[in-house]
Amino acid sequence: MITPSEFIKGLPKAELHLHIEGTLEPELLFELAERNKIQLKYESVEALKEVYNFSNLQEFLDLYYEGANVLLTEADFYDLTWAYLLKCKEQHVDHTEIFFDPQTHTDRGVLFATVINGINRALQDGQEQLGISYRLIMCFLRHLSEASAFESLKEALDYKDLISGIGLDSSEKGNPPAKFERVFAQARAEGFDLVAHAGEEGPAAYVSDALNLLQVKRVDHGIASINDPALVAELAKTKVPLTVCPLSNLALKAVDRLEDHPLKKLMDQGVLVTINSDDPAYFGGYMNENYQASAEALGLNNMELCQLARNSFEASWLPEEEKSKHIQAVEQYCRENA
Ligand SMILES: Nc1ncnc2[nH]cnc12
Ligand SMILES: [Zn+2]
Repeated sequence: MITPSEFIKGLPKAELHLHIEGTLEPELLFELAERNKIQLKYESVEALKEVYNFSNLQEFLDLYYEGANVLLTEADFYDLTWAYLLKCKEQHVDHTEIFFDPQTHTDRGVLFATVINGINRALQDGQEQLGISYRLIMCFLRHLSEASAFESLKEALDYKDLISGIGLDSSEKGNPPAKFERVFAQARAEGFDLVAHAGEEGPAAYVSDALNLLQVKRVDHGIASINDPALVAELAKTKVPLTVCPLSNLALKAVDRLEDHPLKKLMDQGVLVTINSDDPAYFGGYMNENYQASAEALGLNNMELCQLARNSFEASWLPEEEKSKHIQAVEQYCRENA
């Protein structure tokens, strides 16, 4: 019999909700600060780690944007992405769909091209050398204006071959989906697939608005849906996936205890939920730690973990044929080990 953690480690998985800037480990943050001659407020890696203690989303975001200041060159974005891909390899994440936030960087004078070329080169190397397939999703920062999002979209048009989708992240409360209805409509007209963070700290109504006004194909987080039975029924019927991030929700106090997390309730009501890591360098765990903590807190058995892994490929943007190959691999692994 293999242990639960060995079972999770070997389980083939896809990650669908991951901010590449949120994979910046304190050690790499210090290394890049030194390389770029940036003076940090913190004396040591340990001193920085001590402030990774958040009461809500905004407290985290303030540190996350501060951390991103060390990212300046194409090599920095490459190294950041490559370090994440090595983690994917170690954790049997065979496919990843990652977010990047260009406005965080272009607002500091870093070129859009620098950001995307560094990330993309690492993703290509990861596909060739590690066998990890990928999609890239560009997010608008919702605390910024609609005009700024339109500018970002304009820059993205030169890189349409590299960007699969458009998303929406950052401070949710007070920045409802409606603020971005027009820019999402343009992104849709340009042929991008659409996702949005909704119902992380905001209400279930933001999830409905993301579906109806933005016409997203997946909802990131979406946990507030549990408060609206009609919405849960609709999600179950339409199979619009929720990319759930349990350790993130715990770290940002969206739930008081992991035992209270609605993941299993949503799953039991037929919603296509997936487990993801969001900003693993800040929240204490990558994919396997998220699976493990959820299994322990919610009493998920191996068959339920297999369902979550199947869901992750089902909800991905891989072509149908690729999807079914991965799903078959999950099923074979589960037949042999569950
Ligand atoms: N959990 C999160 N919610 C909203 N925006 C984010 N940007 C990075 N992580 C985020
Ligand atoms: Zn997120």
